[in-house]
Amino acid sequence: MVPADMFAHLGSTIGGLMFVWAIFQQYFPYELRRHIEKYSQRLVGYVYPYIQITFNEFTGERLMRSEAYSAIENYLSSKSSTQAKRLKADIKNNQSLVLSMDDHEEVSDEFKGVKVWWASGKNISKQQTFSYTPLNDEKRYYKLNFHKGQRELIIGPYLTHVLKEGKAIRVRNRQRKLYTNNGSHWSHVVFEHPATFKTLAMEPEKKQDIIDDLMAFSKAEEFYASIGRAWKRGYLLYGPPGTGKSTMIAAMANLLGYDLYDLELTAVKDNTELRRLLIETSSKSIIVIEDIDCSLDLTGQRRKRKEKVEEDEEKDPREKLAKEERETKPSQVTLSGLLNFIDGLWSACRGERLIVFTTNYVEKLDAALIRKGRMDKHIELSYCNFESFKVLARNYLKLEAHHLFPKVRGLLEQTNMTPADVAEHLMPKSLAGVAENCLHNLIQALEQEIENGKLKAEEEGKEKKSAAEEKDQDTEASSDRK
Ligand SMILES: Nc1ncnc2c1ncn2[C@@H]1O[C@H](COP(=O)(O)OP(=O)(O)OP(=O)(O)O)[C@@H](O)[C@H]1O
Ligand SMILES: [Mg+2]
Repeated sequence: MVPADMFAHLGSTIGGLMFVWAIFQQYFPYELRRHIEKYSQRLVGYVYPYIQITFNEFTGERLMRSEAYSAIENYLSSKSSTQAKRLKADIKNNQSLVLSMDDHEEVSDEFKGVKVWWASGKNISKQQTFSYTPLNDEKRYYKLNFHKGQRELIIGPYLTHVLKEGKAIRVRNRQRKLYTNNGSHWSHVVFEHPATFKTLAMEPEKKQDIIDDLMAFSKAEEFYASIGRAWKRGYLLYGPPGTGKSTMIAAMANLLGYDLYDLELTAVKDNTELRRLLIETSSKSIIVIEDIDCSLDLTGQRRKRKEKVEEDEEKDPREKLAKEERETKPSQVTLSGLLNFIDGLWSACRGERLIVFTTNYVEKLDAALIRKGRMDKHIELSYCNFESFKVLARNYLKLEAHHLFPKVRGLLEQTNMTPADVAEHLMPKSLAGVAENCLHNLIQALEQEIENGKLKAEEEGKEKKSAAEEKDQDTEASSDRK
């Protein structure tokens, strides 16, 4: 049969079946139809070895969107894009194109060697009410088919796997937020920092160790529950300004798909307010307290300022009003308040959370704050070495190797330059001869740094020498006087 004839034949068969179905629907009373459907389904059930489970999009009396349906939709999205012939496309969170299978499509899946089939479909409500949103009458569903011999495996482990994976995909695709506290309230913007561990300049082994630690943490819900510990982990990032502490926090959030809470302690009135803020944070989040050494000095500074105001007040009574105003303003968050919270209430909040502290001066921090259990992992971010430079050269100049690299290596070993400064010099300033020029700029800057270092050392040496000479003269003079 030639194709045209074949289609004509197929068309007439489908047309015939539809005609029979229409007659059936029109002339058989509803009750009779229902009975015929019911018994035919039973009959099929005896001989048909497959089980079917339906997941409706809307459930309950108030027709809420079913969580299982959305999880399945996410789970099937990657399979749909490779298997289904008709797909639906949507842009979610203003960023990525999400594909899902169109109605009445089918895709297969495999779990522990067992094959299952998912089909999508929709029921159209019979009530023909007038509405501006006709799609509301459509009720979508997914149907899962599998062999009845695999009932236990599919209903148990497979469906658990589908729901868990589907939820994880949703978390990965969701639009993440950056929260900042304005006094006792969080406000947020969309978090879209481009930093990743790939672009972070750091020794590769150290970087891998941190990535492994984070991934292990994010998957360790059962482990934490089994040892009776809250699913929390504390990180302390320390190092000079411009070494990538904030960049690393953004990379952490991007790696795990967590929200970020940037907690400004100096804007928090007291421990009660701190507690409230921390309780309000959501699961799957990183709580960041930057420059913890400065934030916690606050109480001390405040006291000093108050004492000063009291002195001034004796001189000028008009200061009284200003003093009262100031007293009510500053933060009274204490180290012990923060510690209590990390150990206590916050640990009782469900879900995984990371808390990250940063400081430029690790030696200034109270030992109680940084002990293991509170700050589980201490990470030093330091001056740029050759390994870090190579990452920056790859990021900024798309260079893997260059004849100037050995020179840069030698210079980096002689001086301390932060990755932020190195990156600044690698920033292309024009399009011509980009890489070579940038490397020359960097080499020049490094040589200048080394020169400055030498001059400084010489000056310090001279100062020390003259101080020592003065001291000698003083001792000679005093011994003369004796
Ligand atoms: N290790 C690094 N890898 C990649 N880029 C870096 C690194 N360190 C610094 N940079 C670049 O320098 C800029 C400043 O870095 P960042 O803000 O992370 O430093 P910081 O350690 O948080 O400094 P501070 O202590 O002043 O807060 C970043 O925007 C980034 O582009
Ligand atoms: Mg920073």
